[in-house]
Amino acid sequence: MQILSAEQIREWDAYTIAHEPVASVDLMERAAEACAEWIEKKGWLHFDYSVYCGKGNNGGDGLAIARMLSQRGCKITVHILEFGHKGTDDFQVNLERLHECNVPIVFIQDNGFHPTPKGNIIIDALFGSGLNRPLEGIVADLVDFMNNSGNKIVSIDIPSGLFTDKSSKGNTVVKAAHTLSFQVYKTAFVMAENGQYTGQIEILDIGLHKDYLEQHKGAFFQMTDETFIRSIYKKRTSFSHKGNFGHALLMAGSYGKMGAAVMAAKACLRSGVGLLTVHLPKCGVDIMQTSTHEAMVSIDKDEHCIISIPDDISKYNVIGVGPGIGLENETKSLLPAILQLKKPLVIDADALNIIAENKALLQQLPAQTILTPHPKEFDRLFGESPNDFVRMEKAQHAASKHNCVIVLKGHNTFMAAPGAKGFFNNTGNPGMATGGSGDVLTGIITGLLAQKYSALNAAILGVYLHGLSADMALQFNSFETLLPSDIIKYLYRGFKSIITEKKE
Ligand SMILES: NC(=O)C1=CN([C@@H]2O[C@H](COP(=O)(O)OP(=O)(O)OC[C@H]3O[C@@H](n4cnc5c(N)ncnc54)[C@H](O)[C@@H]3O)[C@@H](O)[C@H]2O)[C@@H](O)CC1
Ligand SMILES: Nc1ncnc2c1ncn2[C@@H]1O[C@H](COP(=O)(O)OP(=O)(O)O)[C@@H](O)[C@H]1O
Ligand SMILES: [K+]
Repeated sequence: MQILSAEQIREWDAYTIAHEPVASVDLMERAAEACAEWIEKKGWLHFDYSVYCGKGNNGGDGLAIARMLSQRGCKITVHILEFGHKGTDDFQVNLERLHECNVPIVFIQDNGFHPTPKGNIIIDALFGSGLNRPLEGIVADLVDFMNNSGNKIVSIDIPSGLFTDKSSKGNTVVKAAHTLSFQVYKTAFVMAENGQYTGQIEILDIGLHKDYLEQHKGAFFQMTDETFIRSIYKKRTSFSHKGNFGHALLMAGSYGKMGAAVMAAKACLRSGVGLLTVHLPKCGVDIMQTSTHEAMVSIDKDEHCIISIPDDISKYNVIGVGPGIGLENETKSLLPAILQLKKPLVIDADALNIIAENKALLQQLPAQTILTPHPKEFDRLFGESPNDFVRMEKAQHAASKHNCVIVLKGHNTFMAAPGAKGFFNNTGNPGMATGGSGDVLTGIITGLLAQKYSALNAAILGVYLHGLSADMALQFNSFETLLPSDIIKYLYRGFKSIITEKKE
């Protein structure tokens, strides 16, 4: 699924109006009908509704939804923000239509807001993608009033006060339980800082013209959904042998952090790598050999941390470095040498922190290196960002500048690569917020890279499978009990769901 900006959505609406063709007010009718149907399917027709409308097209949606719910037998009160100016054409048409339904309308002109009866559902149709400045004055007071009412709020298209394409940090924004949005995701929905506002997001199909997306391919962020993932997954043939799937080298672990190496190794093996060697300090050998029988080990000369590169590096086709390596000076000194090997590379955790301390190393990354920072590691590498939008733009910029793939981890992990607009992931859950989940991801991506996925596809597929397997593990876990090892255990379910032919 694509993720569009407010401007792109406006263009797409206009394209549909011109090319379907369909009248703008009929498109609004479709949008409202989709919302009313969603409410009906939810079994919510026995509730009463307070519908809050601005006078733009978002408000127009609200009026049409009010009419449709009233026709379905719901008791409705409509509240319209009234500052004396006329509404948009489609708003005015819907106001006239609503008058015919005898729905009571309250005009809001000051702070004397009517209390919302307990149990009413609030429909928030104050502002949509046309928001052009933060809410203030009476409007901000109204939104505070709605948020504090204790009523469930359903926002239409986007919670009012939330900007589609830039940060709304510190602004007054509706806190919705559900957001009913049209056709595609909006950029605001994938930013962690907005998670508190959108609630559960439902994307409703309003039949916008498919040709628009075709004609502007490459201009949109992409949500890596199942269809997209299936298109990049490489099926194995019956005659495959281990030589087809690469020999990965993982450089991981230090005294007290050997678990990171074990988890990365197991995840790498469970992702289909042909052969795996783990380069470890001496203290980790027994741990690895007894816990992970399929992995070979290469033993560093140091007892506690890795300070050297294994012999005969030519046999490895990829390297994953970072999980649990620590920040000892000798390990730090090793990193430039690893970069100089010019192998396909995945860099995570302390290896990222070492680069952050010596940013000149960024210039030495082999082409198409994959970096997997969480936001703090990212900020150490590329400087602090005031909000998630700026951090994402920095990731795009850094990926182009250093010719690398950046996996900026989070709830909707963002992947940036040169020449691509960017990809957001939509699998995963808060059960993954336990130390070690990142090590598992490094193992998975390293395993896929060894199997000759391109760097970008290894990142996209790895992040998707990582989250999906964690989602599958929830069948027998709560968020609290889910462990990174469970992600590895359920990787087979993740893979199977991609491989299994979909029943239509
Ligand atoms: N044909 C279409 O274009 C469709 C549009 N739809 C709806 O239309 C919405 C966009 O409508 P509009 O472009 O009319 O925009 P909005 O309804 O979001 O509101 C824009 C109006 O609010 C004012 N405004 C913006 N920020 C303000 C602020 N902080 N305080 C006070 N006033 C402010 C603007 O000056 C403008 O008058 C979408 O979100 C969606 O709900 C849907 O009906 C689907 C079809
Ligand atoms: N709420 C969440 N939703 C989806 N994915 C999550 C969530 N919390 C954590 N994750 C994922 O778990 C991983 C955590 O990685 P990281 O922060 O490096 O942890 P660690 O270094 O402790 O292993 C990332 O891939 C991240 O995307
Ligand atoms: K809204």
